[in-house]
Amino acid sequence: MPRPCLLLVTRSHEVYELFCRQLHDMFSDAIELLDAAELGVRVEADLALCSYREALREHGLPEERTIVARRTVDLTKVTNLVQLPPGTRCLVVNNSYDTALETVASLENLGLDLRLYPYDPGAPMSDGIEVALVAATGRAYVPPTVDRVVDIGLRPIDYTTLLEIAFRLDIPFRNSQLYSSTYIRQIVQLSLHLSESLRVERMLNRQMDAIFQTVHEGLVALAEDGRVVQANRAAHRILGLDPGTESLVGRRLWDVVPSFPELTDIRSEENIYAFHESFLVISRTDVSEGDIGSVLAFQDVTRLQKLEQDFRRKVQSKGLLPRYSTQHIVAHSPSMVKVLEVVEKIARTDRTVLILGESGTGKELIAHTIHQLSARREGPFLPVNFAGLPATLAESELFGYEEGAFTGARRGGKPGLFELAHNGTLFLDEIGDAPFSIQALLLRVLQERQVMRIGGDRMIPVDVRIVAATNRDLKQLIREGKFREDLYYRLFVLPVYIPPLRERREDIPLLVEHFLIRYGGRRIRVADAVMCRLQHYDWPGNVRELESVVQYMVTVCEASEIGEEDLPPQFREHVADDVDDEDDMVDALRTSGDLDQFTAVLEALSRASEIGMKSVGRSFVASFIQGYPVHLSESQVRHRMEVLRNLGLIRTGTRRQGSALTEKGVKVLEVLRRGHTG
Ligand SMILES: Nc1ncnc2c1ncn2[C@@H]1O[C@H](COP(=O)(O)OP(=O)(O)OP(=O)(O)O)[C@@H](O)[C@H]1O
Repeated sequence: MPRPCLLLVTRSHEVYELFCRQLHDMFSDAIELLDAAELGVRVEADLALCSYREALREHGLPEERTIVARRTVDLTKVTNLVQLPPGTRCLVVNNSYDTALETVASLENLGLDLRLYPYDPGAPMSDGIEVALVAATGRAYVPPTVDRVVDIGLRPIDYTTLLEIAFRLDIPFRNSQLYSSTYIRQIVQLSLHLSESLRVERMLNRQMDAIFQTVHEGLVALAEDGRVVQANRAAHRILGLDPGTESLVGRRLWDVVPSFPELTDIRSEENIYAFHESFLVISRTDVSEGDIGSVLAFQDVTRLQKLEQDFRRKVQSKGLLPRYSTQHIVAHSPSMVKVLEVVEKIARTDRTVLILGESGTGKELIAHTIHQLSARREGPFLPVNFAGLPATLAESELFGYEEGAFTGARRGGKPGLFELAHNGTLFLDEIGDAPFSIQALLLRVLQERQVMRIGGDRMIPVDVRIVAATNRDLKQLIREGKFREDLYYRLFVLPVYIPPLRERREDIPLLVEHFLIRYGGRRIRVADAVMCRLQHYDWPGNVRELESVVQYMVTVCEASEIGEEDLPPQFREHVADDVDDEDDMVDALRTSGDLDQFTAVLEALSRASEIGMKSVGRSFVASFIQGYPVHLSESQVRHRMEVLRNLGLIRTGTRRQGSALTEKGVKVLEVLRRGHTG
């Protein structure tokens, strides 16, 4: 019995081969298959099967004996498609636009969440398309602007077409079972694959959720309309909401928390915003992922501050930062014991303190002790030293600035010391040297307890205790118009006066001991003769000078006991025990020149050592003298200094580092001062 003939009209050999395979699987050899590409369309056949609709018209095929194959998608390739993110814009590429349209229809039948655009080489291209879906054979038609190509395979004949062929050619449907089981196997595999991806996705989701929920930062994902898509537990906690009963999800953030800063005010870099009684550091990231328009991340400033403080404490306990506490203060003399008693009382209040005392007497140490003994001890202690600090720098240090406030302003701006010292203590050292313009700003903060960053437009409330210190005579500075009287009265609330070391010599042996342990360990001791010299020295640089003297001696001493040879240079010149010696010196000076001029030079050197300068050059002396009623040129200064050097009242370093007063010089200066006052 002759077999029925089926003419296959396809556009490519690959499709022809696919059809042959499918028809063979279904009908075995019950049908004779003829290739139109080889034999032409006029060949004798019982039925024609076209892979595309236009074939009817192109080849003038008789409709009653032609079937246009309905085609489906290659299930083995569907897994490639489910991996595309939902909503992906895909170009469905074919060399025929109609076929591309049909492919779109059959892909849409699968119910995938993709946005599909039919395309043939002549068609215009829509923007923003990242993926092309195409059979491996059609790659050449993909426009070059699309980077990613996904193989969707060739489209096989669908089951209903196969049934129609069987019906039209009147042949038994022998392998239908086999065929459908292959089909079912493909489906099962696909669903297995899908459920595996689903399992992985669920696990990833759970992991992401765990991370999202455990971070300490509040995270809120917002839709374009301000509705909350996701919010973690931290966000609820920070905003004071119960995530169980007051969940933000699905509601407009500002409906639930009206006081939350407006979205338009929140920038991408972190910024501080007032929120209820506290402050939040908030940043915003714009995304367009699904229905999320932006993500807000925020933290409570107090938490950040606590972290910072814990860190500081840790660093301090490792000895990386100087750490003061009461036990480090040596106070044996009645005057220092009294100071500490006052300090303890003062620390319990929260009021402004002004510490007065010469340079190096321990003002910063006392300021820190006040902080440590106060209720603010858990908060920061931040020092700022006004000596030599230019006004502009002082202003940006104290008040901070907003991004772009001036050229060179750091990105994201910078908080000032007042903000950083929130809940703690700000130590204003050498307040007498604060530039006049800064004094006005300080006064305002003290009155209003708020600061505004440079270039900023809002006031930031700060809770800071001020401890100020100076070695200058503020009253005198007020008379000279260099210090604001109103600021003086704001600061002069609780004054603490620290006497100079020469007025509390009882503390010297204990301080020496204290610094010996700090710099030399316990093993080294000081010869009695040395201790005697130290106790009789005048300490123009106070405790700081004593500290460096001990450091010096510990460094140069090679024995187990520090001897006189280990004393630093200021002790070297042998001072005659004779008390009249100083008067002789004054006489010697009187015969060598003008006593006022010598006094001015000695004063300059004394002042230099008071402010911690170990030695100074002629130009310093010359400029210092300008404030005196004497006039000396630099060469005259050199002359006077030579005389003083020859008399052993000043000494000059070996490599011309400058000059400093000797012990003898200090004494002679005292005599000269007495002579002048009385
Ligand atoms: N009573 C003391 N006991 C122990 N150490 C002290 C004492 N007084 C001062 N010191 C130490 O002496 C050094 C100088 O002290 P500090 O810096 O507090 O002085 P200051 O008066 O603030 O100086 P300046 O006016 O120059 O800023 C520090 O190392 C400090 O620890």
